[in-house]
Amino acid sequence: MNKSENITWQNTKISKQDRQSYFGHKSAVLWFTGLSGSGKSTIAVEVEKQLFEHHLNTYVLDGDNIRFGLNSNLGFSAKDREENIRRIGEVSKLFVDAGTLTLTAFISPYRADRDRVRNILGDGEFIEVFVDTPIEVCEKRDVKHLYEKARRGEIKGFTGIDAPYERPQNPEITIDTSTQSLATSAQQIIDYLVEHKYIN
Ligand SMILES: Nc1ncnc2c1ncn2[C@@H]1O[C@H](COP(=O)(O)OS(=O)(=O)O)[C@@H](OP(=O)(O)O)[C@H]1O
Ligand SMILES: Nc1ncnc2c1ncn2[C@@H]1O[C@H](COP(=O)(O)OP(=O)(O)O)[C@@H](O)[C@H]1O
Repeated sequence: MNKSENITWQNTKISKQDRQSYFGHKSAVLWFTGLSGSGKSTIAVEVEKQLFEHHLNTYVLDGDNIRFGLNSNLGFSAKDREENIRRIGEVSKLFVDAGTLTLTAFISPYRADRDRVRNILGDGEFIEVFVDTPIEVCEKRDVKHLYEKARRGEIKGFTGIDAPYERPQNPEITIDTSTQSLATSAQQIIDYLVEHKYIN
């Protein structure tokens, strides 16, 4: 529900195209989605590092980190996850407007929530990266011991255990970290960006 009234859009003198020309590359969101422990953050952070080393304007928005601040008032109900993704979608849009190659690492388990973000961005500005690592592998890694807690019933509504994960139907990029190395995954994303002329 939109509660804002009596507001007028303020135009600025610098356009997104001006900023992209200044930085020398296009801006877009690489939207990583997948189970906890699938490798979203690890790959996003690696790609950001490589882009930064090539002097590109880039930034990672990470689920855990954002929940410490901007979204600290949200939990993990379907409604709160929807609001989490809505806000990050809007933040991503601002980053894209600012000319940044933005990487987001959120489970974002609901297809409708992800598609809503796709729809508020322009053509080619939303690149869905499905980190399709089997749950057995994610659970075996259990970096944060959250699967263990979920199995013991200490966390309710844990994605993949007792909360749903809706697989993307047409992701731009699919990665399975149980069969490919971090270096290969990062290269796959860089190759995509070059091939589709986001970067040179
Ligand atoms: N119930 C439940 N389900 C899933 N994940 C949980 C839950 N409770 C806490 N965590 C931790 O929160 C991280 C996921 O936050 P996200 O903002 O990415 O989730 S969502 O997109 O809103 O679904 C997730 O981080 P990642 O492991 O990096 O995905 C977990 O560390
Ligand atoms: N090929 C791989 N690619 C990415 N991560 C891997 C790979 N193999 C093992 N891992 C490990 O899996 C874990 C993934 O955790 P993380 O990136 O935090 O996942 P997510 O952000 O999806 O929750 C990390 O501890 C990482 O070191």
